[in-house]
Amino acid sequence: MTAPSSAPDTAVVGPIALVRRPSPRVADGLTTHIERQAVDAELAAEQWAGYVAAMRGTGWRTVEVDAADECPDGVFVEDTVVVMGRTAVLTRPGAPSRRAEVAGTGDALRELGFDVRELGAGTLDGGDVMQVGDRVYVGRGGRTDAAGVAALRSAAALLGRTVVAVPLTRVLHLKSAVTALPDGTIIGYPPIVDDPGFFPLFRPMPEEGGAHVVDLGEGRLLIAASAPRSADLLADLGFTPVPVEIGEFEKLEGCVTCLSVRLRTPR
Ligand SMILES: NC(=O)NCCC[C@H](N)C(=O)O
Repeated sequence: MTAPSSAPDTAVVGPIALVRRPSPRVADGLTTHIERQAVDAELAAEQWAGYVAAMRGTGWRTVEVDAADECPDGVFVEDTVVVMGRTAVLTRPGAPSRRAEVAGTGDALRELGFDVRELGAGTLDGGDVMQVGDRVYVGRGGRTDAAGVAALRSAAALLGRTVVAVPLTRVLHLKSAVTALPDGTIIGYPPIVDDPGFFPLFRPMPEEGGAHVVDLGEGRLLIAASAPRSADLLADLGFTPVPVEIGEFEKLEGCVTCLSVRLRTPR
């Protein structure tokens, strides 16, 4: 694990986020649901630095997982783990080319004192997992299979959490379609949500990039700069949007959630 970006990391007690810098091969990242477009690796590195700066600017300490230069999609660190309290379940990504990304995440989390476990069966991407209180929604789609859902369900049950499987056919990951506001409202872009009826409170957003926010605390929401109308809508609801430019990652079906893993205070 690379040295933390600020204070010494003796214990995980505050807002800390794992990040992983983009590989020089980021332009070779996977695309599944969208047409491949040229990705500028240098611009991607700049945008990643801007993303990290936005997190740090709102009080988060970022800890870098060791770089995985041989993995084009390594920057999408969210997909390698599901963190529930002090327990970190390492995933088995649905795309075989991404499996080498997982070990480094495990090393970083062990060093931070987490109880690191293996998924044990099936495939699952962290981007398919949306936690809202004790409910853990899991997208059952292209990357996460039934055995992966079942394995996460067993791990979550030990921690008093319930897994709800959600069908996903129109987009890469569940959190490409929907994310949660701090008040538990689920926001999403309707053309890519299979069935909004799965969520107790659903608010449609006007742009695809507006379906994704990262809760930074104190009402602040990290959101892609590609979704200005959604940012306005969130501001109108009393939240504070924090826009970041992530266009090079959007070309690879990435969004704001997938570039970090927030580590919460143990519950
Ligand atoms: N959680 C996420 O939304 N991850 C984005 C992963 C994008 C990457 N190009 C992939 O296809 O795996």
